[in-house]
Amino acid sequence: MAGRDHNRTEVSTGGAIAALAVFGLASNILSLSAPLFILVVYDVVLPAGSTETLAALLLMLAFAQIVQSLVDLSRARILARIGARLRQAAPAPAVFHGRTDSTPGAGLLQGLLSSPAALQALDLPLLPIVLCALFLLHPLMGWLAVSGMVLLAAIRAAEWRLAADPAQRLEVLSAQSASDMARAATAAPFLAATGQASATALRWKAIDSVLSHGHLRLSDIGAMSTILARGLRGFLQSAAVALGAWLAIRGQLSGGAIVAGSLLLSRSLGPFEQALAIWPSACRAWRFLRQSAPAPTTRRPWQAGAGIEAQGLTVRPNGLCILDDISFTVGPGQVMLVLGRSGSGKSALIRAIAGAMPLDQGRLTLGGAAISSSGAFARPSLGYLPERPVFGPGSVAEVIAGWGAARSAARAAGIEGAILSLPQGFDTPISTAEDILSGGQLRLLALARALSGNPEVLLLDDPDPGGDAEARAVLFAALRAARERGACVVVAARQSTLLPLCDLVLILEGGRARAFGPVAEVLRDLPRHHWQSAAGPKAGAA
Ligand SMILES: Nc1ncnc2c1ncn2[C@@H]1O[C@H](COP(=O)(O)OP(=O)(O)OP(=O)(O)O)[C@@H](O)[C@H]1O
Repeated sequence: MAGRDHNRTEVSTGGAIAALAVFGLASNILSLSAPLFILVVYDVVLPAGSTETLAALLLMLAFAQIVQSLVDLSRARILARIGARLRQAAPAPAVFHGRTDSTPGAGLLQGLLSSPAALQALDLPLLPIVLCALFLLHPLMGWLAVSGMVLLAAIRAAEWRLAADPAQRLEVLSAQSASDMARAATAAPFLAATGQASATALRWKAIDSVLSHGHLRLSDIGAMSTILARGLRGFLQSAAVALGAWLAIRGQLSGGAIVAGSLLLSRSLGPFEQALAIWPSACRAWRFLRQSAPAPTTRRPWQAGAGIEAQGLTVRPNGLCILDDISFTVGPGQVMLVLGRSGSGKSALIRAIAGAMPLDQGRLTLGGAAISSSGAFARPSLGYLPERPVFGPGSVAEVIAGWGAARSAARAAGIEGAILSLPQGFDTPISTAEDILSGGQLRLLALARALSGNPEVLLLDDPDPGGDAEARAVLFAALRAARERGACVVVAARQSTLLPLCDLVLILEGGRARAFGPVAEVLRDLPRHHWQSAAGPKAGAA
């Protein structure tokens, strides 16, 4: 079905491009009516002194201009619709490690194709014909147009060179300012209370002042190039008339050809100049079109009997080794507890399995499917409770429902009642829910998201930080249920409270595996003081 829609979009876009080409040809032929009119008035009407011919010619010109306006309007509408269609066909934004792509590119593409400059630049393919006409009038006319184009291109090239660095710095700063504003908006109620409000305002003001200087510099560069180009165009137009007059004095050109030459020159420079103006945006849009690939949406089939297999997992963000050569296997229906002190690498390991942290070395397979080292996201269904709950945009129901229904997951995590008491229940925007729900309730919300759709892999990072008896009972029930339905579960914790529910234990120390195996074996082989110290002072409380 999606494939048929895609084909229909391609066919209709193809038809629209063909219509654009036909209308473009018609518009350019019709645009020759004005120079032709002047040529005939000077060379035929004036010598013959015929007012009837003049009136008939004027009527024909008016008709041609009306038709051309209608044709141009159709071209603008078709072009804008191609832009909208391309934007709709673009994949949803792919978000990887703080970078958001695709929507800005899709918006840029639509904005570009809807601009009057793009419409004028569309005539660029007909430039050789206009140039030929100028060379036919007189070779010097042709060369004047060519040298004008070279000078216009040189002005724009100088602008791009001068603006490249400031524009890049401005882009980085704008993104930083936007992210600061978003962070400040989230933390707004606490900024004054923690004494950060004035520091935040000062920081914003400092960035904004640099932004303002950057914009000023860019606008100076842009204005200089635009005014230079406009001046050059005006001069070239007059130069064409002067050249025509000089040629007419020497008897090499007629009076009408002088004006026709000047008009043809402006027709050749117009599309060229507009094409130069939109060139940087067109390059960015082209890069976007080449890069955008549909995000994987399908759930990978789980190979029966397979679990999680990790061999030599190594993670070195910025060259610093935080996970070193970790290997383990978790079968279906098994729960592995990752135990270690603060900073030993538990969260890093959970993130690496979840695909939220790229592997630098090692092999990881989930349900028989290898996860690529780039942290690629095509994989079996996976429930992940991060150490700090982070939610994407949407309503409570939308952020919970990952692979399955929101309501049953909320019930399994024991948070259904709290959600129903929110102003709009499951339809409450998550930003409102975050202001209302307690820290513990938000963790349960994140647990509900992890449990949604009964995932084949369940990764829980520090699911029991507070030791609240009710929350712990919910967690124990969820773990038992996951185990019974054959899920592979990995739980990271600083304490051994969950040990009685676990089949395997992996003890981490400074990013390395201190011990791994069935719980009973590890506890027997490892001297008690070792796993106690690895798990922190409360280890052994179970
Ligand atoms: N992206 C990163 N870049 C550099 N270092 C990192 C990165 N992520 C984690 N680390 C470092 O790796 C080490 C392990 O971090 P991790 O969050 O996995 O610890 P943890 O065992 O989960 O600790 P805790 O129990 O306190 O949550 C820490 O020293 C941390 O600073």
